[in-house]
Amino acid sequence: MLERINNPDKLNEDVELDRALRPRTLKEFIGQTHIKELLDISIKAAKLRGESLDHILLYGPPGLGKTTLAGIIAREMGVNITVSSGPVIEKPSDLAGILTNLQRHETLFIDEIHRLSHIIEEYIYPAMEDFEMEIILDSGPNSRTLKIPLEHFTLVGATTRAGLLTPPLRDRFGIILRLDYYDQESIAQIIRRSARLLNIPTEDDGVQEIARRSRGTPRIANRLLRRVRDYAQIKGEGIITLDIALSALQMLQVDNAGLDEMDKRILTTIIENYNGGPVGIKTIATAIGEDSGTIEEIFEPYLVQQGFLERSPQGRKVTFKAYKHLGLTPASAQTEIF
Ligand SMILES: Nc1ncnc2c1ncn2[C@@H]1O[C@H](COP(=O)(O)OP(=O)(O)OP(=O)(O)O)[C@@H](O)[C@H]1O
Repeated sequence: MLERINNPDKLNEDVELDRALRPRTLKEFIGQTHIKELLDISIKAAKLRGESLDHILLYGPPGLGKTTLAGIIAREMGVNITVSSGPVIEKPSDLAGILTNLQRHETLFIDEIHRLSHIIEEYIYPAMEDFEMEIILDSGPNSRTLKIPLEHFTLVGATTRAGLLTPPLRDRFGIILRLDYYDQESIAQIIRRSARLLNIPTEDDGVQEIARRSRGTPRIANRLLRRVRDYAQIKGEGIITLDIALSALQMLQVDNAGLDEMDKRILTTIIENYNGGPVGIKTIATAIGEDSGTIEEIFEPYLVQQGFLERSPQGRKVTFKAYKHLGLTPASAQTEIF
């Protein structure tokens, strides 16, 4: 199956690109001003006191820079980073192996932290709170608990689904930061920076056109930039002009609001089958043959943020803006007219 061009999840083609284009310092990190300011102060204060930084939870839709920020935090603190992820840490011994190898003040990055099992969570609480790991030796009446002291470390957890984190785990993070979609100007800046690093000549209105259709997501912006560059080299002079960007993006089926065929299918299904909603997410998922979790995590946040979809306890409802964007008229408006 063809991979969606504006899927914010990491695709195979992104691995090298992500690494090459990743900003390394807070200063280089574009946008998210509030988060940068907060991190800057917390990092400086921790360094001044000679302490480890508080544990940090980063949450928000995929592709907005959580992994990048974790790397920046470690670099700004002047420490190493160990990278792992929720589903990879299966057994307490996996966790013990990671924790006992951490050096003083080191950053431990756990991606998809909402996927840690409950057993592992129980082991992580004392590690986060008291910097020790409790291991149970033997079972039955002879069982004893052995406390292994750990170096003071900083856990940076990342998740796209903060709501799935258990309250005790969430409460153990001193700093909780929500990454939001970037505004168009920040995305344009990210595209200009990437174009400079990749030696791609661009004109500003070409950059703006890519930015407009990048769903406020740096990973998508970088991917579109690369595809539009291919197009510019084959169909043009190698320069990303407005015309080249427009034709390339049309070919890639990304419309002028950044919506692709799947987004439109979600909206038109609600309109055509359910009279615009409200309709439950599971019903929509069944109707279009997509996983409901994927719709909730990948498609819906952007459609809601852009005002094409509304969420209510009754379900999802398409907005007037969505009808207008799709060139359709709501049934209620038709009744009024006739
Ligand atoms: N603020 C930013 N400025 C410049 N580039 C950025 C910024 N944020 C992210 N990027 C770029 O976007 C790409 C995706 O970022 P990253 O891998 O950190 O996202 P993520 O939120 O961790 O995504 P996921 O959770 O899906 O792994 C990286 O290549 C990075 O270069």
